[in-house]
Amino acid sequence: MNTPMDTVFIRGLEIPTLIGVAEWERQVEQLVVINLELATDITPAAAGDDLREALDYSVVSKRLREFIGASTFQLIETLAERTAQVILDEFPVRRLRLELVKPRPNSGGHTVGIIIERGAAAE
Ligand SMILES: Nc1nc2c(c(=O)[nH]1)N=C([C@H](O)[C@@H](O)CO)CN2
Repeated sequence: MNTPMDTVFIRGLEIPTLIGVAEWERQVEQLVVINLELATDITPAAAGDDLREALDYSVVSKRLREFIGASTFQLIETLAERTAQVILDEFPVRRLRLELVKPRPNSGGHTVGIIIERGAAAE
């Protein structure tokens, strides 16, 4: 039987970071919001009811805060791509879908963002 492809997700993770092209954006941090779906096999964790066997969303969130919080990219494309690579390199994740939202509170309320999918193709 194929290994199951399950999903651990993180939604609405707000992280302050330096992001943007405009001069003012190089001076002040803005919040970005991360929504992340991580394809993994949850059956070992479920079988033993054991966090050590799980893809720990707290550890992933902490790593996201660390990486994104310290980043200074201009484009949300670059930030999304590099963030996806960190997750795939450091965690047992086969595939991910990353949504990165830049709320832009002074723009009349509309948000902008990017969605990428990276990793092994779905079976
Ligand atoms: N596709 C993108 N378009 C734009 C980006 C971006 O990162 N990706 N960034 C900007 C500016 O930073 C804008 O938010 C403020 O001038 C514009 N378009």
